[in-house]
Amino acid sequence: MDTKKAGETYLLEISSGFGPVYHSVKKGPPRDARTDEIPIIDVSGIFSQNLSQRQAVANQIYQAGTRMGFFYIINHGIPESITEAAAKSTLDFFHLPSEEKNKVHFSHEIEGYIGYNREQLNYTESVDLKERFRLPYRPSLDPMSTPSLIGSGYKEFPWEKIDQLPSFAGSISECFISRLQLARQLLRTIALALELPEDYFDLKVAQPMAALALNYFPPLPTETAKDNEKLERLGLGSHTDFGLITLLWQDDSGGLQILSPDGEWLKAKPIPGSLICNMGDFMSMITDGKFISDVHKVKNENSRERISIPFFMGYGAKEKIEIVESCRKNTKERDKFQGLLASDWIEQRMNGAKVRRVGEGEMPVSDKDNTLAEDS
Ligand SMILES: O=C(O)CCC(=O)C(=O)O
Ligand SMILES: [Fe+2]
Repeated sequence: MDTKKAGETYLLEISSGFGPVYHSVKKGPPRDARTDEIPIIDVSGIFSQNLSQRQAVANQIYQAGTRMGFFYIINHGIPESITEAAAKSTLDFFHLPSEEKNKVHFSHEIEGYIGYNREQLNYTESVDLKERFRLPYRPSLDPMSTPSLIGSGYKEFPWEKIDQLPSFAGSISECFISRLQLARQLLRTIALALELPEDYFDLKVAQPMAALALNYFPPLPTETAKDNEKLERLGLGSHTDFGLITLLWQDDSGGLQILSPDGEWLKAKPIPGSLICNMGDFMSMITDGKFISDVHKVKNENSRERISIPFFMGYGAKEKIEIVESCRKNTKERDKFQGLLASDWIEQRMNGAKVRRVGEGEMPVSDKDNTLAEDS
C-alpha cells in the first residue's frame, strides 16, 4: 500500500498526466457537500438566443470550475424518459447471466463489458467493486456527423450479441446522443467562460474521443460491511477523469464522494433530474490548471445495488493541444504538451494511470488481499 497514514490525515496517491500527485486527506467519514462547494446551476440559459443569458450561465460555470470543478446541472434539456429508459436497460443488462454479458466482453478496442473484480482504478486502494459497460464514440451515434464519416474506420458496436434485450441498443444509443449534444452545447458556454469565441471547441469536438459508460456497483458484501472502516472497499477507486468534461447521471443511492480543497471527502448527493458535470484532466491542462479536475471515488454503502451513467467528452484524436491564452501561466509541465495531439496526451495519461486489470481465469481478488499482478 502506498497510502501512507500520518496523524489524522493520510497521503493519497493519484495518477495524472504529469506523473503521480499526492493529496493530504482527512481521515474520518465523509460529510455532505454544501452548495457553495458543489453548486446547482440552472443551465437553461445555454439554449437562449440571448448572449447575456448564455454569459450568465458561463459565469456560474467559471466559478464552479475554478473552485472544485464539480457542479450539478438542472434544466439541461435531456428528457427524463431518455434517462429512465437508459437506467432500466443498464439494470437489465447487468442482471443478465455472465455468459450473456461476456458475449460483448471488453476488447482491445476498450468497449463492451468488463466484469466484477476485474479492474483497479487506483492501485493504492482496493479492487473496484463494480462492473462496467463502455460505448465509445462512432459517427453513427452522432447526428452532426457527415455521412462520409459513417463507415470510415469506425466499426459498429455488435448490438446483436445482446439479443436478450431488444431495447438495449436503442435506449443506450439515445442516451449517448443526448449527452453528446449537451456536452457540445456546454462546451460553447465553457468557451464563453474562458473568454474564447463561443465556437472555439466546435471543430475540436466534431469527432471526439468520447464514451458513455454504464457502471454497476453491487451491494457491499456483508463481511466487508462489518469491517468497512479497515477495508475501505471502494466501488471505484480515487481518480480524476481524463477528458474535457464528464456528464454523470447517478441513481438515488448516493455513494459519489469528491475531495474538497481542504482534503475532506464530500458526499455529492443525488438530485433528481440533475446531471453532475465535472472538469477532466485534459480541460485542466489546456486551461493551465484554472479549471480543476478534482479527485473523486465511489463507495456504495448500501445494501442495494447502485448504477451510474457517465459520459466522457474529449477532443478529437488528431486535434492539436493548445493552452488557452487567457489561462496561460507558462507552467513548464503543461507547456510541454503544447502542439502535441490530443491522442498523444491521452496515451501518456493512460500509461501513467497504472489501472490494473485482473486477467481472465484469475481468481477474483479477496477483500483482504489487494495485491494484483501487473497488467498483461
Ligand atoms: O458512479 C459515479 O458516481 C462516478 C463514476 C465515475 O467517477 C467514473 O465512472 O469515472
Ligand atoms: Fe470519474
